[in-house]
Amino acid sequence: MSLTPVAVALRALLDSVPGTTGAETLPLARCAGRVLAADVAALRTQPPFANSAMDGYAARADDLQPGKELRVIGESAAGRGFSGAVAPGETVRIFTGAPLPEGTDAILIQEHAEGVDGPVIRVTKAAGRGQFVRAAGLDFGSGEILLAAGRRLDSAALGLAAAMGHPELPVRRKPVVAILATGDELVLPGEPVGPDQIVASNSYALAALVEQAGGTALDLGIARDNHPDLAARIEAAKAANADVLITLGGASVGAHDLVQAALKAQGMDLGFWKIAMRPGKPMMMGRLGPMVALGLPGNPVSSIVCGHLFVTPLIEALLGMAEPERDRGEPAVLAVDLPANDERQDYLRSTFVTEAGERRVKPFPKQDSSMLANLARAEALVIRPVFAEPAKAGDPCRIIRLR
Ligand SMILES: Nc1nc2c(c(=O)[nH]1)N[C@H]1C(S)=C(S)[C@@H](COP(=O)(O)OP(=O)(O)OC[C@H]3O[C@@H](n4cnc5c(N)ncnc54)[C@H](O)[C@@H]3O)O[C@H]1N2
Ligand code: MOO
Repeated sequence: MSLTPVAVALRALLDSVPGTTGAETLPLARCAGRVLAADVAALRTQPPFANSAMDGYAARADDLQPGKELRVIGESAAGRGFSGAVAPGETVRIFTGAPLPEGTDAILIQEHAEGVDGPVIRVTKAAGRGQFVRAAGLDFGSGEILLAAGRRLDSAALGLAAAMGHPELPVRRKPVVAILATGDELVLPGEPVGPDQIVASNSYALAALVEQAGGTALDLGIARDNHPDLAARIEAAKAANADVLITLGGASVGAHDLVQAALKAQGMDLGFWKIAMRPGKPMMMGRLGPMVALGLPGNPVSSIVCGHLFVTPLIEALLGMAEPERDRGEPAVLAVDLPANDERQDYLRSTFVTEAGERRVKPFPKQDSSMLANLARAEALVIRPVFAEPAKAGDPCRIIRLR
């Protein structure tokens, strides 16, 4: 079977998504990191009234000329404005956020007044019309759609939603991603490690990626390399109504690589298997009833790189986020020479260095897909396209930032 190009595989994966998850309404305090399920319009105008951006004096701009003396006739504070009107030659002591009194159109900051807090002040520097005045509606107007469906609710979006007057928001249900490790050799961290055994790490790594992308990880434990155990745990994913089932390991061609057969026995339609990428070649995708099934390779780095390239966009698509299929790469400059590439697109674990006066990206010399320590040290993955020509230090390249 020929290798599927990464972009083709990603497109096929996203095309297999049955739709977004449903919507639920949550109080603002529980919305951080969630994704909006509908456009959100302002319920009010902000600011609702013209107000002062500074502590000082509100007056008519015509009066705010150096040497001019103004009579202080009252005070306007935030939450407690001045009720009267201000005539020529008069001023009102004002504080940041306080409503602009009727008749005034400029603020003199108190640093430009003599006699502060006295009955009369003297202007020391001119202030023009509108100076330090925040007009009503400066930020936004009632009815304006300021947050679009598909927007991840970060701090700015949540602060804005609150300012818009929304106590709660419609958000997408978090996709449930069942994660099933496979392998006779695996033991859990902290358990005694017998001869020929290794500690299972991939489930934790993938669960973290799932949660970061906005899903809920459901750990289905470790299936041993036999059909009954695999079948029972795949049934558990179905019973949990998972949106996605990720299997880890057993994806390749060895005698103990049973995952694909086990999934097919449960009714999976195979989408693709074997991607033109390194690491991650044996990755598999299919549909198992309403579930998207993703079979990731067992090598720890392979599973995590596949997670960045496929699991994160898949979750984003289920959340209705815009452009989950976007190229995750960004431009960078190579710090070292690289040889020509073969038929698999490489994702090289790399760090940033400063060379020739610029920030450059430097792949580690060893890239074996079992080496998790250098993935944790890596700051970026350098993308080497299939059949790329040899590259020189200083050449442009594309990278995916890891942190
Ligand atoms: N003849 C061939 N052999 C292999 C090929 C191939 O094309 N022809 N592909 C290689 C590539 S590339 C990869 S990647 C691996 C992936 O194999 P599997 O997905 O079948 O993974 P396993 O054999 O189950 O495990 C590989 C390796 O990873 C360790 N592992 C597995 N699960 C975990 C886990 N949850 N936590 C930590 N480590 C795990 C496992 O012990 C093995 O050492 O196949 C190549 N072979
Ligand atoms: O794809 Mo494997 O991930 O090259 O080791």
